[in-house]
Amino acid sequence: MDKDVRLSQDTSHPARSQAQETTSVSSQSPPLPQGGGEGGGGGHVSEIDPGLLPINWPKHVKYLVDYEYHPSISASVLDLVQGRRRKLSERTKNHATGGGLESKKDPSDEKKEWEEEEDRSELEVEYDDIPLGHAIAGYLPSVPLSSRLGALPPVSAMDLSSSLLAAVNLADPQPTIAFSPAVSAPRASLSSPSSIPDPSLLSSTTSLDQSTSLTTQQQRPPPYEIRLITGPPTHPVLGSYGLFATKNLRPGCHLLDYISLVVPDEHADPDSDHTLYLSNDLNLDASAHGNHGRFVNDFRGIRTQSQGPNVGWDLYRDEETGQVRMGCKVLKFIRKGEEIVCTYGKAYWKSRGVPVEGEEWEDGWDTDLEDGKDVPSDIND
Ligand SMILES: C[S@@+](CC[C@H](N)C(=O)[O-])C[C@H]1O[C@@H](n2cnc3c(N)ncnc32)[C@H](O)[C@@H]1O
Repeated sequence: MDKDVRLSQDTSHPARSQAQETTSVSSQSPPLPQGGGEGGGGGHVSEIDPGLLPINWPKHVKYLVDYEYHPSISASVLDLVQGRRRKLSERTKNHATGGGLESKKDPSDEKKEWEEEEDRSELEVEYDDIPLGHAIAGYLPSVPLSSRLGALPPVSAMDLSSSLLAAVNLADPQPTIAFSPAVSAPRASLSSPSSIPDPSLLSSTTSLDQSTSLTTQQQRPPPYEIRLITGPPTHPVLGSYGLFATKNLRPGCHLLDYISLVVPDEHADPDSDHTLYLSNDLNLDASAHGNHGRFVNDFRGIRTQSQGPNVGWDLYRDEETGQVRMGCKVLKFIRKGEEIVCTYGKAYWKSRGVPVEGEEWEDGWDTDLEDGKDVPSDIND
């Protein structure tokens, strides 16, 4: 499990305990602007006609689903991986022909050295040679735009990982995968802070899943939803948002991927509140472009130190596509209604002057992942 998740912005962290009272996110928001996209400009959403946005589509829902289902997202990740492969093969060629400075070292030795020196996983190293600039990391079903706007395609036609299916399978033996229609924003809003959901639009009592069903009646919601946290008063992020289980979840399930921009350190926004460490000098920043993953709070003040987080972030490779993604894995039995929380890491809190007890990663935190662990009696899948 990746223990070195770091997020970056100042925050207060009253160390308090236990909180689950919440209010679901609103669908009450002004209609989205129709039209007005740049179109064809090479941006991440330029090929999608903003005029196709459903009327009354809540602004925050647009924001959330937009990047999850944008066709360029997985391509970008693939580009990263391919970029690295290309560079490695160039090195190999140089080595073979005896040309260039790089040829003094065998590329596979070099790769090994990086891993040993920095104790980094092979998957982290995979990102080393991506071209600088922004790319998007994430995962999305690769279905044609037309089918996303019309009838739902059969599950088999969607590029969904089996682990996600497993998560959905928990509560439903014959699941229809949650599927949101493709929507888009004018390109300008993708690169401006205005694409961040306006908290004032996220304040009433309708859940995100209900609002997405405005246009996709057949869809099953994913096993989690974003909720506004209104209590109990001890909750450390009252008035802000969190991710909550809408079904009982078992340890070992892959819940979702962290979808965001991949940002090199030198381009990282120091004020971003939604940055996750990816590898070496790369960060996943979901402050402007992200999915549900950006709403996962730190467990401190919500669960005890010995309970720890109930999910963890870790890189994994999708065997089908070869993509490397940041996945969220369930560590504990999570009951329907429970908040889904991870650890941001001690460094995160230290940098904010918040004392944090215990180890970076406590021994008991992932023991529910062990084979043969009894299912708690109140979990009836
Ligand atoms: C990735 S966001 C989490 C989602 C956030 N609550 C929201 O509504 O956007 C990270 C920010 O949430 C807040 N946060 C998350 N967990 C917290 C905790 N246990 N105690 C205090 N603040 C927390 C901090 O402000 C942190 O910088």
